[in-house]
Amino acid sequence: MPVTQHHANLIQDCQELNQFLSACKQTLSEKRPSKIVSISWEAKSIDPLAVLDKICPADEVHFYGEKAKKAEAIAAFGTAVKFKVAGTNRFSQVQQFIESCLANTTAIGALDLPFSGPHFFCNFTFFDEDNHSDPSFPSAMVFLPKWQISCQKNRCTIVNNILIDRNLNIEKTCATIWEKYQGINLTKTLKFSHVHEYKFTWQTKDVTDKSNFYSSVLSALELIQQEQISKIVLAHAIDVKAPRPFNLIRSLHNLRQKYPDCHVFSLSNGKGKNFIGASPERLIKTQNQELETDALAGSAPRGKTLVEDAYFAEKLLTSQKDRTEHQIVSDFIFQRLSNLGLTPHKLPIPSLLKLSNIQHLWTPIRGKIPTSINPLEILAELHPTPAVAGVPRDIALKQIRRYEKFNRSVYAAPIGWIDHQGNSEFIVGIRSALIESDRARLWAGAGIVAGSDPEKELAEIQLKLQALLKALA
Ligand SMILES: C=C(O[C@H]1C=CC=C(C(=O)O)[C@@H]1O)C(=O)O
Repeated sequence: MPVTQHHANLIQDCQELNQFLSACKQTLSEKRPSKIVSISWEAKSIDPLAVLDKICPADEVHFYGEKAKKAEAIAAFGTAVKFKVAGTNRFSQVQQFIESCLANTTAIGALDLPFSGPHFFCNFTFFDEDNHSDPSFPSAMVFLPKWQISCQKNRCTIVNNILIDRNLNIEKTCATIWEKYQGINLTKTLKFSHVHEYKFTWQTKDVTDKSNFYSSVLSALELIQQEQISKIVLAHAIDVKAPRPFNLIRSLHNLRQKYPDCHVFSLSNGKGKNFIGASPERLIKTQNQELETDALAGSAPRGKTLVEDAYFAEKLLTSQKDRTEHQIVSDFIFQRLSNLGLTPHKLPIPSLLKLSNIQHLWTPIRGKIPTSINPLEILAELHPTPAVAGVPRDIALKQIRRYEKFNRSVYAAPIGWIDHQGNSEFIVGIRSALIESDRARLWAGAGIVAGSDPEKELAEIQLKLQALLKALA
């Protein structure tokens, strides 16, 4: 970025904002007809979900991400700039867009706070081609929000990003920004605090018949036996109809309370469609050139008692089938990172990641990122991992298209952000639902390897689907 000014108390009223934006407008030229300005302020303790509820209009694009256990949440809405693209080089095109925006951005204010400065929010579909994606979510989309509100352990930050061009009415813009800024600062906490479970059952319907899932698993097992593939992840989807429109904020609140270890997320396309979920799978976190990623595959339910839970855990840790399923993911990630020039490290055996309703085999993988590598290059290399696709990847993807008669759309695809310093966090959009008014489509999948039993795989998927279904409100 050309200019950055760290100054916690910069821009304290509408007049100061006016002076600053007017000065920025004056620097525009024939060669540079527009520029982006990003202002960060420290804020008192605010719940970003309450801001999403009270301040974000329903017809604006938004991103919400929270990990309750880490006391971290971020809400972003409105678009200062955005970009959509499809095709095999979508990750690098998104990266180029972000770089060109940052070259034209001035960031000022409290830039030493967590989540301060401009952040670009990105989402992708599972497949890279347009014809396989849902028209409501493009193959790749990135936006710099007008507003971003975040909290990390009670340290809260408000960021406002403004696109300044010659036609901008500074007076009007400043009045709108200041009104919103004050509104955000005054946001009260949500009225509800407890998990709200609905007693009646929604009308649910399998998108494709369960027999379709069974026959796909049997066919995949034949491919595995013929050594055409070693693993494939097959998903199942259900459609849900509620007697009234779903309540997005309540559903997100339920998810954060029930699954504090998961990454709760919501993405709105601004046209009435919301993609939400609670995913345990982090694809990448990059901070100061350090990479954290996780191999997550192999699942067992949680026990109702400590003894039962320990029994399931032991069974999972010693199951040959689950260990193979997991090893394939961990080897793939390790190999892909090595190809990129990283020197990743991991422990030789997986540990357990225990969530409220399910436990997984888990291998954290860490590594130093060379300065020449951008997080989007790592994403391009990793997505889709065998935790959601299979090995060999090309054959698995072809078979997934053949077996699954529904569109994966944004299910199992990366969703997250990248900031002005190249730090980033992307999760994998699994255990997720696409909600539109009173209808929702839910997806979940399971890894198939030699030794998989179709009934057990479907039971695992039902467990994952139920977890999400119970949180919808
Ligand atoms: C594909 C999903 O889960 C993946 C992540 C963790 C464990 C998995 C498994 O044990 O099958 C899956 O690979 C999903 O939940 O939709």
